[in-house]
Amino acid sequence: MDEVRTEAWWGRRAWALLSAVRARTPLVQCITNLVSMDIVANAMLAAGASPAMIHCLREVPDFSPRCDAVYINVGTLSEDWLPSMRAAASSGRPWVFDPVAVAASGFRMEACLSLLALRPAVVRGNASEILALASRSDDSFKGVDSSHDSSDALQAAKALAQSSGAVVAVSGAVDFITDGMQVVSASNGVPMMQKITATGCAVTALIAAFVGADPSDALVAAACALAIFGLAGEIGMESARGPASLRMHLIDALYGLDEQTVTSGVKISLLP
Ligand SMILES: Nc1ncnc2c1ncn2[C@@H]1O[C@H](COP(=O)(O)OP(=O)(O)OP(=O)(O)O)[C@@H](O)[C@H]1O
Ligand SMILES: Cc1ncsc1CCO
Ligand SMILES: [Mg+2]
Repeated sequence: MDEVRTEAWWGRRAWALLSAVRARTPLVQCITNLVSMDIVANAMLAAGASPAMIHCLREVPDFSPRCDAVYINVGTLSEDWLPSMRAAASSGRPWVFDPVAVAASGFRMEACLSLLALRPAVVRGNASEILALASRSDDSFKGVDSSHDSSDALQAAKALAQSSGAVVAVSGAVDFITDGMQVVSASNGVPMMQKITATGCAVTALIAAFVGADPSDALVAAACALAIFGLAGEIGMESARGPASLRMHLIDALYGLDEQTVTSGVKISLLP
């Protein structure tokens, strides 16, 4: 019998997945941009995962297969790193993709499309990134931050999920997560999170940690990771005075989340 995915069901799933990360300490290879490395590693540690920022091509054949998941982010893409990204994505481990600023250049678009063909479990981007990747068009680029609302990219996300086979997540005031058929919304978070660089990169890494701890359902893992990260932002905001202190308090809140806070705090629902 199909289970009914009530808000309470999502709350229990979110807590179960965070608990699985804490219990299993998934090892996640992170080939991520230079801006994001610190917040990505610290957010993952606070959540209970084990991040490793290893991107040398010569190390990929030994290291990637030992990981529970791989996280690839093209934010500060260079020609040198692309072969490592491709090799790590081909290692047979579940992997999660953040196509930062995909429309910045033709080179970046081609790189992202070639990575997409290597079957990520999840792609997470902001609305402008998902719109550009779905349309394969790099002519509307305005920067690494989104110039669209997440709802603007919902149809593009569904189309991208269907064409790529990945779960696609669009972040924003409301996060949408889709496998091309079902759409789930996660409505946690605070607007100030956009004023901290690489919070998007950090939440994509958290999705990789959740997939690494339990690869059985990438849609559920992505929705729960996004909601939990947003919830940590809400709690962090209670003590923050601006972006710099929110960054610190968000990481502390992620570390301190307990069962009652998660089960009653995550706002996830399956859209009709
Ligand atoms: N207006 C908002 N209200 C609440 N939460 C938000 C809002 N905008 C973004 N967020 C949250 O902030 C996090 C980062 O999402 P965002 O869409 O800003 O990513 P991004 O543009 O890829 O960021 P970056 O490139 O800096 O890593 C997500 O967890 C998202 O849910
Ligand atoms: C600011 C910036 N530039 C390239 S990557 C990055 C971090 C946010 O994605
Ligand atoms: Mg981003």
